[in-house]
Amino acid sequence: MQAWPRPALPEVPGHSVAPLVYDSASDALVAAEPAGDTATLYLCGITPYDATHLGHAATYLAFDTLQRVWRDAGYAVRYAQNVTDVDDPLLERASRDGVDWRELAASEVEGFRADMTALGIIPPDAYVAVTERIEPTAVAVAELLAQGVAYRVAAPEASDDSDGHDIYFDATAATDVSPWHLGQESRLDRDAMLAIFAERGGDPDREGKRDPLDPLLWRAARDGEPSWESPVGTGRPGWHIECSVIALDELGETVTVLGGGSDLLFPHHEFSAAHSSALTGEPAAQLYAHAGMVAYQGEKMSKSLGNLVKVSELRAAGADPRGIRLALLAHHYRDDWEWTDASLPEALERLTRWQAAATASDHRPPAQFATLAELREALHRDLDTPAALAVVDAVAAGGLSPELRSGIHLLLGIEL
Ligand SMILES: Nc1ncnc2c1ncn2[C@@H]1O[C@H](COS(=O)(=O)NC(=O)[C@@H](N)CS)[C@@H](O)[C@H]1O
Ligand SMILES: [Zn+2]
Repeated sequence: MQAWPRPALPEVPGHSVAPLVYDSASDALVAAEPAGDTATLYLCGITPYDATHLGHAATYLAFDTLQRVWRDAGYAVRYAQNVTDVDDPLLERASRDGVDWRELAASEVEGFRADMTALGIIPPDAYVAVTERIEPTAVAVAELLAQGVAYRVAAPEASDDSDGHDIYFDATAATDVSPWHLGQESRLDRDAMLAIFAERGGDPDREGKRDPLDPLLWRAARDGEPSWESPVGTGRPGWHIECSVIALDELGETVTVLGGGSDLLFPHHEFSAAHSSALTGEPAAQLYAHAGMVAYQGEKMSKSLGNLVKVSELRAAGADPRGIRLALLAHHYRDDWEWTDASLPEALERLTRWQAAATASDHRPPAQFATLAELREALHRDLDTPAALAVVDAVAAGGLSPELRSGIHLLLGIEL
């Protein structure tokens, strides 16, 4: 699938080192440092049934900052992102609005590309739709069945052209055959898992499952739902296995960072990691990184709630995308925070100050290498962009040298 245009990444004097990033699995800051000279990043992409909102943008921006630091540290980066272009919420929204689910997905992905381009977000090297990888996903499910870490559950309502069974992952059996165990990535206990499993696409009460927490790997065809012929019967993939397969296909075993918003910690990343580990015998990632949730009007911004502030709306209202970016960078990527009507004006005011400092012709400040080092140090410490913005604020009154401006451009994605 087509990604979007790559923003310019300027040369900057000096360099960063691999950043320390909070790892959900070890509950500690870990150096996001690849074994070789290429850092690999798998980021979960959108389920395209509504427009890109600031929550999505904040999460993709968090990992954009990570990539910018990696590049400034001299690493090559290979980045893969999926599009969940077939899934229950998408099918439900399409039928609610009486549109074809493929067209709905295509148009929302188009909007997402435009928003990511406007915000200067570096595109993935591999941008992969689930519907492009049905076959390899079904082959992975067949492998898990053969390994004895997956099992069939009768699905009476499945359509006649299916084999009448859904396929589930056996989390208990998987613990015995791979470096993964339940809770390894999310560090949640069973009660906490059961409490959120259902609200995030799980089906703890499904008849015939060995464990209520076992996740779906393959859904046998239902009348009226899209389905595909496959080695495991006619149907479609479960949610978590699609990200395991795309990450393995595009990035290989044990990616440097597996990332997404904190609402993916469990069940999605827990079980994506489980499936990858069961398939390879290796950990899915060196580090599992999660961005906090952006709220609006008191609730997490979410397509299902409809309390969205859309990037496209702010852009259509004439907001400078650099201002939107600064408004998001003003919050630490791991914090949960609330978008308010003051968020954008405050950021635009900061942009005006920085722009004035950058173009003030009456003085040409010295190269500000010390400030550039402070900027790098702030991002080294778990991508602390609020501290990074404060470093620039502190010197702006005296003007911003071309060297410092190149650092702001590469590391913060703000061209002045
Ligand atoms: N309010 C929010 N604040 C921050 N990040 C969010 C918010 N809502 C969603 N996200 C993040 O945005 C990304 C896309 O979310 S999504 O469109 O619901 N799609 C999915 O979660 C799946 N397609 C992942 S495979 C995910 O990383 C999700 O955690
Ligand atoms: Zn995912």
